[in-house]
Amino acid sequence: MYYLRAEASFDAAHFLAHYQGKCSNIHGHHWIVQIRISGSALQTTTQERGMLVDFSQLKSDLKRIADELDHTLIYETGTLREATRSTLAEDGFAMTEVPFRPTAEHFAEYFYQRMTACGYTVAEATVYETPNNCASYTGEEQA
Ligand SMILES: Nc1nc2c(c(=O)[nH]1)N=C([C@H](O)[C@H](O)COP(=O)(O)OP(=O)(O)OP(=O)(O)O)CN2
Repeated sequence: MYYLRAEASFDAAHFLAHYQGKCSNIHGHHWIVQIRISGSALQTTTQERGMLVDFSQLKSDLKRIADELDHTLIYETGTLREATRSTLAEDGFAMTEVPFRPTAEHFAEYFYQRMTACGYTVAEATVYETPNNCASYTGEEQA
């Protein structure tokens, strides 16, 4: 089995609604996303011969997903009043609504699923919220 790793990052603001503590306030992070994919068959065509997938392709797919979140305010559905949301939008602020609490755990699952949807066999997705705090997701536990 072969494993490849790639990394991307994005800068974004978020807040944790109903959190008792400073993270309930809007604050920013330099989020780092690491993905590990697996496969057993290397390519045989000229350009990609000997590669599971070209690193440049893997990096660009991961970056494209991370870029969707870059320099936006990420908020969970239902945690901003409509008046707040529309005022921010009218004032030109970029926002990303997500259907989950925007924790490192949920973003690890998010990147796992988005990269899986790109066709990769994802072994693990890890998201760093700070240099010392990260969460990883490896898929549903098999019964
Ligand atoms: N398991 C999780 N715990 C927390 C998450 C999370 O995503 N998963 N997120 C937060 C907050 O977003 C917070 O910004 C990060 O936590 P914290 O370590 O408190 O942040 P700091 O690095 O700013 O902490 P200091 O040690 O005060 O510098 C909270 N928990």
